Amino acid sequence: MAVNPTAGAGRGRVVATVLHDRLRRAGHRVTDLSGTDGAATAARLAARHDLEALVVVGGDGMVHLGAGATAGTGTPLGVVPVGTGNDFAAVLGLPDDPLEAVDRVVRALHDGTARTVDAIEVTGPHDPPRWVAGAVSAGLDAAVSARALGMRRPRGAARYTVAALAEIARFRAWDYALELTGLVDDGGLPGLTVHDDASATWQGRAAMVTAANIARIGGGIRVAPHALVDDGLLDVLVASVTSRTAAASIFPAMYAGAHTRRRDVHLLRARAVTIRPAPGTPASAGPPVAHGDGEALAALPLTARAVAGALHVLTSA
Ligand SMILES: Nc1ncnc2c1ncn2[C@@H]1O[C@H](COP(=O)(O)OP(=O)(O)OP(=O)(O)O)[C@@H](O)[C@H]1O
Repeated sequence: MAVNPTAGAGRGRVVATVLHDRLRRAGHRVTDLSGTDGAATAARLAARHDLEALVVVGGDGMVHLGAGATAGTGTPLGVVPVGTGNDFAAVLGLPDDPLEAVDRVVRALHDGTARTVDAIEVTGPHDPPRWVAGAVSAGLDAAVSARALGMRRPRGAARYTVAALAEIARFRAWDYALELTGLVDDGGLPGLTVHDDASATWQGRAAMVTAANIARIGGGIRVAPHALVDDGLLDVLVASVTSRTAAASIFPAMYAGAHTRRRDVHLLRARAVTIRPAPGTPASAGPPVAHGDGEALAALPLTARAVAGALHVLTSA
C-alpha cells in the first residue's frame, strides 16, 4: 500500500491504519511503500515488481502514482479515496466513504474481482513515458494545477478555486498545433484537417486543450462529461476561447458540464493526440507545462495515447 498521510486534512493516515489492519487480518502480507513525499513514494513503488496488488490511499495525486506503478503490468490497483479531488474514484463508482472503500478493496482482493479500464500513456521527446489515469491538461487547467500545487493555503477544494481565479486574471490564450490519430469524432472543430487514415491536424488559438480518459478533473469539474473510462479513446477538449471574459465564464460552466454547449468549445474523440506549441511560438509565450491527474508532467510537445485495458481497479461486482 501507499498512503498520502496529508490527504483529506490528515484523514489519510487514519484510514491507512484501518486498511493495514483489515488487509493483515484477511491474511495478506502488507508493506507500506509510502515515502515522505510524492516523488519518494513514486521511487519506492518503481522499485517493486513483486506486488500481488497495490492499494493507494489519498486523492487523485495518489491515483496518479498508483497508475504509474501498475498500468500495463497486470498488477491490480486498489483506491481508497480520502483526498480533495477524488475524480477517478468517483467515475469508477467507488464508495466516497473511505471505510466503505477499504471494505470494497478487501472484498475485491478476496474475490479476485477487478474492473479493467483505460489509462493514458504520455510520451515526449525529453522525458521517460508516464501514465495518467484521468486527464492530461495543456492549457488553462494545467496553469491552474501548477498554481494550486504551489499554494499552501487555502487547503482543500478552495485551493483550486483560488488558483483558477488567479490564472483567469492573468489569462492570455495560447497557440497550439495538434495532431490526432484514430479520430472517431471531429467535435465540429473549425479548421480541422481530416485525412483518409483517420488522422487529423489542427492549428489555432485556445484556452484549453485537455485529453481526458475520464469525465472529471480538479475535484468535480466535468471537463469531458461524456468521456468513458473503457472505450479505448480520449475525449479531447479544445476550447477556442481567446478572451479573458470568455475564459472567466467557461470555468464555472465546466462544473456542470455546460461549457460543451458553447460554440467555441469542441470535444473530439481520438485514440491519441500530440500537443505542441504552434510553430514560431516564443518559449515565453508558449502553453504551460502539461499536467496529468493534477501533477506536473512535462513541457510540450507531448503525445497522449489511450491504452485500452491498461489498469485493473480492485472493485467488486
Ligand atoms: N507522503 C506524502 N507526503 C506529502 N505529500 C505526498 C505524499 N504522498 C503523495 N504526496 C503528494 O501530495 C499531493 C496531493 O495528493 P493527493 O491527490 O493524494 O491529495 P489531495 O486530494 O490533493 O489532498 P488534500 O486532501 O490534502 O487536498 C500529490 O502531489 C502527491 O504526490
